Amino acid sequence: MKTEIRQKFIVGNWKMHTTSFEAQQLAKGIVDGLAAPDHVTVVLCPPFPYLPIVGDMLRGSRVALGAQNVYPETEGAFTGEVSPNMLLDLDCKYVIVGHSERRHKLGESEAFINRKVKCALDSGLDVILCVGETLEQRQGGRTEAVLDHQLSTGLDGVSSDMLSHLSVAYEPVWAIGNDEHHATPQQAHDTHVLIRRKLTQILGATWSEELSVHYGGSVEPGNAAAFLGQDGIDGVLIGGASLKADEFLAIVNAGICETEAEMQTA
Ligand SMILES: O=C(CO)COP(=O)(O)O
Repeated sequence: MKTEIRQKFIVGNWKMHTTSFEAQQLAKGIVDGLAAPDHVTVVLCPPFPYLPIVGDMLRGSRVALGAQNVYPETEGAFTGEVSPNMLLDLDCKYVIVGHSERRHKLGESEAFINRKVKCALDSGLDVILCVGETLEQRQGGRTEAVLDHQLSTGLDGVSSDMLSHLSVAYEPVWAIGNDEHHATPQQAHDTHVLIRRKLTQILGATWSEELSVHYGGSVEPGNAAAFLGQDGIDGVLIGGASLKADEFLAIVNAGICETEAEMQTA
């Protein structure tokens, strides 16, 4: 049973997609089409080069800007990297940290992800920490151990006064952009229960209840309500379906409906 109604959180992770023109058009389509955004937090995370263009489109709207990555230093000789201060300078409010594509395709370690979490929070960004197991880990019965490890190392040393700027996203690697393997809403729910239990161990019951935990992995208009309707799922991270304004807006609408339904039963 939830102690309070949390706004649903809908995040578009555009990954390495769009041209500058497409980014602008997509952001415009989303801002123009957003119906009643009060009940949801909507965040767009375009590629780094398009943050200023998309930021311009979002100015004055209720859609927030987010980045897909950050380097854990405020400045210095780190060729090719982007600091938290640079993201704040471009009006980013959120940053995704520990996405599975960075863990598995770019070899980011747990320690490096933990540095990013702490540096981004200390700098004033809101962090979305992604965790999730591979298919091999799930089939080997290691889901809980993997998530435990990712959460305890990812959150190591994060002070409690920063926790209101943190959320966690469960993104099973095997369900991301995958036509073959989809997590069912029940599977997502069951794993969110494990995550919430681990968060309680790490942070204590009060903070664990406060923290939003999202789901990501092949969320689309047809299944968004089923994921968002699960107790314990506070939002969704969307890859492929966030690249089409109408599909993304349909998912935002599912978030609005689910939040309203929760308000009525609260
Ligand atoms: O990785 C994701 C969001 O961060 C999910 O991607 P898809 O929605 O394309 O599966």
